[in-house]
Amino acid sequence: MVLAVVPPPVTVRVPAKVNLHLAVGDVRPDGYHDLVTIFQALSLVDEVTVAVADEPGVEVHGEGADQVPTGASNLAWRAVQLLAAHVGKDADDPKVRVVIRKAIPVAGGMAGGSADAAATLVGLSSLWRLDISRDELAGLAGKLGADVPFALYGGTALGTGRGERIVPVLGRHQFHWVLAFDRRGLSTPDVFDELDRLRADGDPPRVGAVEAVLEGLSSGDPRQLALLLGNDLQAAAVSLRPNLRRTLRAGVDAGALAGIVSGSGPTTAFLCEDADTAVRVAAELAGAGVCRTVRVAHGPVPGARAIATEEPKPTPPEVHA
Ligand SMILES: C[C@](O)(CO)[C@H](O)COP(=O)(O)OP(=O)(O)OC[C@H]1O[C@@H](n2ccc(N)nc2=O)[C@H](O)[C@@H]1O
Ligand SMILES: Nc1ncnc2c1ncn2[C@@H]1O[C@H](COP(=O)(O)OP(=O)(O)OP(=O)(O)O)[C@@H](O)[C@H]1O
Repeated sequence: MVLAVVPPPVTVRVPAKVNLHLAVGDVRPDGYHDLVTIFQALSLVDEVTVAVADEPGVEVHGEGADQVPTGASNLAWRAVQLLAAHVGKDADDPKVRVVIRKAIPVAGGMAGGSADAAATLVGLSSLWRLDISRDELAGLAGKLGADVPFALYGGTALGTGRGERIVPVLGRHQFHWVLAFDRRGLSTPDVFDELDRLRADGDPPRVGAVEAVLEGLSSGDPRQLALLLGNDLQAAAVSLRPNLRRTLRAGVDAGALAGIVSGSGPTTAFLCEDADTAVRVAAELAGAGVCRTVRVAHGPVPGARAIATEEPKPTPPEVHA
């Protein structure tokens, strides 16, 4: 007689990101743009639970869940299939259920789908007891999307290439943010296309040198860092969503040190002097009627990591002759 033990579900918490600096190069033959970016992982997290199941699939709950596909195009499901194929499991029938609880806005420029994919890779590595390093997972993550590797590492990091080549930036300082979610999402490729169009027609602003931002970070002084935040995609996001100009102004009027569009937008992120100021800015921004929802967050926080496991539940014994 053999007792078949079903491994317990694994829940992984994974952060959103903001780009403190995002320099976008020219479009490449593969349609991507070379980037130099500094990511920071924020305390706005999705939770992803992976479990062995006879009925495989994806379930999505929470913030914007109705806009997230639950079929094969869900980035978390693509992560299941990619990892299954990589370790020699049946990618078409991986016998896994993925439950996503979203807090990161969908199509918000905060890498929510990428975060879920990274969390799925980490969760499955544990569920399937794989002997796989974070660097090997990062190689797989980069195939799923430019933002996926960073969500594995978290913290603050320099990203180059398509954004998928990650080098950690060390630092002890916490920064305090207010995030304003817009009423609808923006498509990332549309925002990159809009930047190409603006550049073909004129000369939209470009961010300065990344070294200055690294120095601002290491100073730990939010007032210094605030002067250095920059995002080449901001002009494109504002061009597609002109109301963001008003949101950016409202955050600074409410007492933030600076505001930027997060990644490809339309979420705007406001750096504040300290935690108390962030709460005050959030309250005032929420009352200004310039966005759908406001959140307070701090960063950096760690990347995707398992938070809970239950005791294994033995299934009814299988009897072998
Ligand atoms: C805007 C950022 O969030 C900044 O961190 C990322 O560059 C976007 O990362 P992502 O959503 O993971 O991007 P992917 O899913 O890999 O790519 C979606 C689309 O965005 C555009 N894209 C993305 C990354 C990049 N370096 N250049 C691009 O032009 C391409 O049109 C691509 O087809
Ligand atoms: N798990 C997922 N969570 C959210 N969106 C997903 C997911 N899987 C697929 N998608 C699709 O991807 C699109 C982009 O979603 P996502 O939330 O990742 O955007 P984003 O935060 O702007 O991405 P990024 O900042 O990486 O450019 C959504 O419109 C949705 O259709």
